Amino acid sequence: MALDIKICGLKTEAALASAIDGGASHVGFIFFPKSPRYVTPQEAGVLRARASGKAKAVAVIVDADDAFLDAIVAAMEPDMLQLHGAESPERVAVVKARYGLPVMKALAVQEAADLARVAPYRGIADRFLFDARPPAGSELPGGNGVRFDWTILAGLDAGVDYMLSGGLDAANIGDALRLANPPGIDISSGVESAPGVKDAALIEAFFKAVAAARNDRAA
Ligand SMILES: O=C(O)c1ccccc1NCC(=O)[C@H](O)[C@H](O)COP(=O)(O)O
Repeated sequence: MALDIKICGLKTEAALASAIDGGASHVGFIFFPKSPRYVTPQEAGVLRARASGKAKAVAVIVDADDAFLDAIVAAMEPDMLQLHGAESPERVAVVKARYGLPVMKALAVQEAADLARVAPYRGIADRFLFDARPPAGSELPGGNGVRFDWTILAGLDAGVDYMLSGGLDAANIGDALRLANPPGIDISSGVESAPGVKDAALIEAFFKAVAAARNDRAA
């Protein structure tokens, strides 16, 4: 089975090159001003041009209004929108129709009951991103480097397309793939040397760990 791999929170050409060289299927750009990974629509536009034809460019947005979304879509021309706030199913539908782009809805998971939040978005969101619930006091809805109990995803309907996210790194990705067998994975903090600072060696180590885990499973 193919595995999508998204490296999120890219800010520099060097980090983007590491992600693409490693085999990322998706690269993510953060439009949340409080994030150490924040980029302007114009900066993201320059980076996404380098990714064209190599990886899908994902704009990560938190409860943005139409004016900000218009600016992001115009300057960056993303392949996909990741809505990482409290966007309702109705808002997801409006955003999807307004831009004609696929939408990935991020949902926080802490306990099995959280999976009930998937149903209202089915048939509207093209994909889900299951992330850990932010720690108390965090200003960031994502990118916190915190994991959740991946076995919860065993309760998910088999038809739900998603990326597994939250606290992944080279050391734990093997367990994550074995326990959840997700169609896609997403990582940010686990390939950083400091918040917002991507590290080429950590990116390379992550891809190697993914490949090793997949080879073990195929053997
Ligand atoms: O990464 C951020 O700073 C961020 C800020 C606001 C909304 C979403 C954000 N990240 C979204 C992602 O897709 C991250 O890759 C995901 O939350 C996993 O992050 P991590 O646990 O650090 O690997």
